[in-house]
Amino acid sequence: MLELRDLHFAVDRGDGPEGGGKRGIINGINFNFEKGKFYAITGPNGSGKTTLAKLIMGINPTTSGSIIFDGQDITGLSITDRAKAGIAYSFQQPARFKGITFRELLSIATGIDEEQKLISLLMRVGICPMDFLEKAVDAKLSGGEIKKIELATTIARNPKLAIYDEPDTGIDLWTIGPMVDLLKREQKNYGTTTIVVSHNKVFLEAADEILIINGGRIVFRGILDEAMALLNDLSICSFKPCCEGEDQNVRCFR
Ligand SMILES: Nc1ncnc2c1ncn2[C@@H]1O[C@H](COP(=O)(O)OP(=O)(O)OP(=O)(O)O)[C@@H](O)[C@H]1O
Repeated sequence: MLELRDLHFAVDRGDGPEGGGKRGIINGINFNFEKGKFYAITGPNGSGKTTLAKLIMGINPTTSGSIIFDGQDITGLSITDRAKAGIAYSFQQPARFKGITFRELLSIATGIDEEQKLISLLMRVGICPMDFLEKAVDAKLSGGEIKKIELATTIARNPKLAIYDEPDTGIDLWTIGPMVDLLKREQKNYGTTTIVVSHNKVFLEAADEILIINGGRIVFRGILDEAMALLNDLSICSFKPCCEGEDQNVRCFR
C-alpha cells in the first residue's frame, strides 16, 4: 500500500567546517509497507527516522526517488493532498494553538460537531471527554496531554495509513500500555496500516515488523528477537577506540 523507491533526502551543509556541498540524511530507502500491518521504526538518535516519516507525509520534500501510495505516485503531492488520500501524521512535538479548544480542533479535523459523536470518538481513543473536550490546546497543556490530543486527532481522521512519531514522549507509565492496545485495536478493527517511530520496546514488541534505520538506510527488517543483536550492537560507541571516555569519571551517554 505504501512503496518507497530509492528515496533520498539531502540538505545543504552550509558554510560549516565540512565546507559546503550536500549532506544525505536519507540515503536510498526501498521498502514496501503492506496494507493493515503494524510497523515499528527504530534506530539510534539522529539516524533519520523522523526525516523518513516526514518524507512520507510530505513535510520534507523528496530529493530523489518516489513514494507510491495505493498505486498512486504521491511524491509531488502536498501534505493536504496526502491527508486527503488517507495518510495521517502524529508529530513528535505537536503544535499548540492559542485560543482553540480540543473540541474545536477535533471538529476541524473530522468535520464532526455533534456532541454525542464527539464523545463516542473520545471513548474510542480512550480519552475522557469530561476531562479533555474543553481543554485549550495551548502552551498550558502538559507534554503528555498534548500528545494524547495529537494521537486522538490522528485516529479520529480514520486514516488508511497512520504514522506516529514517538507517541509515548511525555506519556505516563499508566498510559503507555493502553496506548499500544489502542493502536493495535485500530489496526485490527479498521485495518489501519500503522507506522510507529519509537525507541520503546513495547512498540517494538507490538509490531508485525521492525525496521532499523542507521545513517539514513534500512539496516534491518524483521521481528524483535532477530533485531536484538543489532540493537545491542548499535548501542556501542563507534568512537571508543579514539576516545578516552572509559577512563573518565564523567562519560557521554553511550
Ligand atoms: N531540514 C534539515 N536540515 C538539516 N539537517 C536536518 C534536517 N532534517 C533533519 N536533519 C538532520 O538529520 C539527522 C536525522 O534527524 P532525524 O530527526 O530524522 O533523526 P531521528 O532518527 O528521528 O532521531 P531521534 O531518535 O533523536 O528523534 C539529524 O542529524 C538532523 O539534525
